[in-house]
Amino acid sequence: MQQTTTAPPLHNDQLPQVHLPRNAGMDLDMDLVARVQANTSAIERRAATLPGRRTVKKAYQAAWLAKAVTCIDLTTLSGDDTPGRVRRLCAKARQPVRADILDALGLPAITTGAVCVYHEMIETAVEALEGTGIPVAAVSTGFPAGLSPFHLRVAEIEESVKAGAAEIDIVISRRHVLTGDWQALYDEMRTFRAACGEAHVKAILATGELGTLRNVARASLICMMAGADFIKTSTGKESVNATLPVSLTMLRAIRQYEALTGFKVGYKPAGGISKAKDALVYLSLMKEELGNRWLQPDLFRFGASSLLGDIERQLEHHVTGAYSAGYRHGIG
Ligand SMILES: O=C[C@H](O)COP(=O)(O)O
Repeated sequence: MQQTTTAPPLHNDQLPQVHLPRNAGMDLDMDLVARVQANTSAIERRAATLPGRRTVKKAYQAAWLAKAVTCIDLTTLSGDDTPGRVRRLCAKARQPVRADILDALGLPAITTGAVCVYHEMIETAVEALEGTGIPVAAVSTGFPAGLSPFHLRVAEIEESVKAGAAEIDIVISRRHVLTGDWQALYDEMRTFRAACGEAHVKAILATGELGTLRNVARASLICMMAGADFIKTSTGKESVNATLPVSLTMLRAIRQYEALTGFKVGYKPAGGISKAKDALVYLSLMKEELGNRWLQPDLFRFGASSLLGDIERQLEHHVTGAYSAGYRHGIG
């Protein structure tokens, strides 16, 4: 893989743009599904060496970290979410990094890619983000298990779109994958896609519950065929969430789908991504596997509730040369 010694500059025109043509989807091609392979050992070997092959050089890390911030779906998905917490989260989304730190680093003002909440918090988030262009994403379809009655899962999508969500993160029925019922998975995703209307749809595969990388590859392909605009690893609630082997598998499915159809489908690793250095590894992976186009927030997002805090601390460190007292003591 080609080594890069310069990081792309962060321009204002690289800030969130979510109004791409939607993935139109295609008919379910069972021959294609049958041909899906996942060479587990090769994928795992490559994933194991990725952190060591980061293309990011120290001098450019701040720009890459700011880039990562623009790709975060800043998330709160807790049973004790309140309008107050969501408003505070939206304030962070509007100004995720202190202006003086960005100034010192010569970086432009940035926002996060989106804010991601449960249905009940959509209206609060839409109001708090008014005029910013930051979209509200809602998790849906009986998130996280996706086991509520099908008509209610479809109705939930419609309600969330009506409430103002511009992006809908649906969860697939894992049992369709585990029983090899690819037609059922395709039909489910097709119905969810239709219910989203103009809203973008991210298909959460819950890869930690799919058993094998081949299942991950097949489920990725089928969700894209059925019109998913993004494929997303996890809800953040499974016992295993985003991993590098799963990411490689999904990214190669995205590459294959683009080669087949010309449609660029986005990728969202989610769950347990909380360190700045992990964000850099993911950005490197996107650049290496899919190219610079997939470093933009309309094609790449981190689903993360605590990643921003660590990136802020790292950026502060780049400017001041020191971590805050809270960070040094593990409480920042
Ligand atoms: O989709 C986003 C995930 O639920 C966030 O997971 P996290 O809280 O582990 O960052």
